[in-house]
Amino acid sequence: MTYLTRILETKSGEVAELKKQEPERRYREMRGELPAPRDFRSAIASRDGGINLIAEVKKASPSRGVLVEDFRPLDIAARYAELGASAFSVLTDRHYFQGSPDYLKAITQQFSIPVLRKEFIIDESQIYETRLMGADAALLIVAALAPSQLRDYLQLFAELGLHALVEVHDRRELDIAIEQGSTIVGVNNRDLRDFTVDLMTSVNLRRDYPEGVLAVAESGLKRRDDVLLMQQAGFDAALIGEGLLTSEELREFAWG
Ligand SMILES: O=C(O)c1ccccc1NCC(=O)[C@H](O)[C@H](O)COP(=O)(O)O
Repeated sequence: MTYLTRILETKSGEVAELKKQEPERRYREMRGELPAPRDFRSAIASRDGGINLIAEVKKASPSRGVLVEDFRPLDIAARYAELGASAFSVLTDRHYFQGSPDYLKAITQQFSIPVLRKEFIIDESQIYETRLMGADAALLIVAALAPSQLRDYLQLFAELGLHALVEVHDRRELDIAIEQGSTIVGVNNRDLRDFTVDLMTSVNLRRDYPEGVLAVAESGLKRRDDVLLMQQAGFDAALIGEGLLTSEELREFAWG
């Protein structure tokens, strides 16, 4: 069983609980009162060949364990805003990443920078929940969804005014993402079977992106040269968690 399969099994149980709270009905009752989502796509699109930062607020991960003992998400987000982050990514999964929807809500309320919900979405109810939470965008993982499900979810995202970062690991998944209508595609450099990281996964797949699809390099970027490699390969944005906590070089990078 891959780690992703394990995570998705846990999510099935969480979704059963979530459905009891009827997020779709709550969304329909509250939609007039919800603030308009901020434009995640425009925020991360490269201008003049620069590369934008999607800064991930991450307490722990399956591959690295606890990254920050004294975790203060608003302080971390403030530091990332100072660095010039174009968007935040906030983990809301409690079980594997020690994240929380409360962290996301607090960050959306405090900052004007668009926020991506980093979650393992396998059901429509989570998309309504994402909108109710105040996120501007969320992750969809091709390996976690049937192609028709991906298409339906992208349509629901658009109806709710949300953007989707669609994550792929190889050429087959990139083709599915494009065929189903994705307009922002991220390549995860981390192999979710054994957690090894290979930055060439992003570099090699970038050549196969069609015109007009935004490209995000995800995971394992730890050094200035890693980011420059992604910039030279033509990525619009780099999504970075651990590296921002550990690398001075990345904190001094001229983003955007
Ligand atoms: O980070 C992990 O260990 C992990 C394990 C299993 C599934 C997903 C995982 N990470 C989710 C992410 O997308 C990363 O947090 C994100 O790309 C940032 O990665 P990094 O810069 O290496 O912290």
